[in-house]
Amino acid sequence: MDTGEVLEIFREAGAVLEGHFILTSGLRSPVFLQKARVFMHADKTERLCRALADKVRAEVPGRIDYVVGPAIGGLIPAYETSRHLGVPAIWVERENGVFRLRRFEIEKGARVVIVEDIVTTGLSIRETITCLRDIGADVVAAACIIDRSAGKTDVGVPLVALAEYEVPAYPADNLPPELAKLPAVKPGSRNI
Ligand SMILES: O=P(O)(O)OC[C@H]1O[C@H](OP(=O)(O)OP(=O)(O)O)[C@H](O)[C@@H]1O
Ligand SMILES: O=C(O)c1cc(=O)[nH]c(=O)[nH]1
Ligand SMILES: [Mg+2]
Repeated sequence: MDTGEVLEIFREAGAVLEGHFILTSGLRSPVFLQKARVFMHADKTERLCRALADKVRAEVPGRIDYVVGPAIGGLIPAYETSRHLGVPAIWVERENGVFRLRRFEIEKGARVVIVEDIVTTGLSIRETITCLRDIGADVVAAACIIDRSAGKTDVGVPLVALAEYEVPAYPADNLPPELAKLPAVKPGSRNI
C-alpha cells in the first residue's frame, strides 16, 4: 500500500481536517489527521494494519514478543497490527501525564515493537520508549500509519511508516497570518 492509497482511505473517512490545530507537541498546524474517523471503520483499519504488519515483518529482523500501543491513538492500530503479526498487543497510558504500562507485566528483554497512529515530532514514541526501557524491554522498532515528518524525525529506533505525508507545523509564536486568525482547537488527549 503506498502513501496515495493510505491518504485516500483517510479522505474517504473524512479524516483529513483543515483549520487551526494544536498538536500534542504544542506545534500548530492547518491540517489534522483525525485517525479516529478511520479507526471507527473495521474494514479500513484492517486494510491499513495488514499492510503495516507486512511492512514490519519485511523490515524488522528477529522475533517480536509484543506490540505496544501508546493510548489513546495507538490502541486500535496496535491491536489490529498485532492480529496480523500473530503476537499480543498491550498498551501504555498516561498516569499523571507520564506513559506507564499499568495493566500488564512483561519479561525483561522482551522484544517489542511500538505501533502508533500518527508521528509528527516523534515525542510520543520517545516517551513510550523511555517507559518500556525503564522496565527492561528491548524496543526493536516503532511503526506508524502516517509519518507527518516524512522521514525527518529520529525516534532513536528504526521507524516503519506505512505512509509519509509532510504537513506544515509551526511554533505557536511564529504562525502564518492566515492560521493566526482562526480559532485553535486541540483534538488529542494529552493533558486532558
Ligand atoms: O509525534 P508526536 O509529536 O508525539 O505527535 C503524534 C502523537 O499525537 C497524537 O497523540 P495525542 O497525544 O494527541 O493523543 P491521542 O493519542 O489521544 O490522539 C498521536 O496519537 C500521536 O501519539
Ligand atoms: O501531532 C499531533 O498531535 C497529531 C497530528 C495529526 O495529524 N493527528 C493526530 O492525531 N495528532
Ligand atoms: Mg497519541
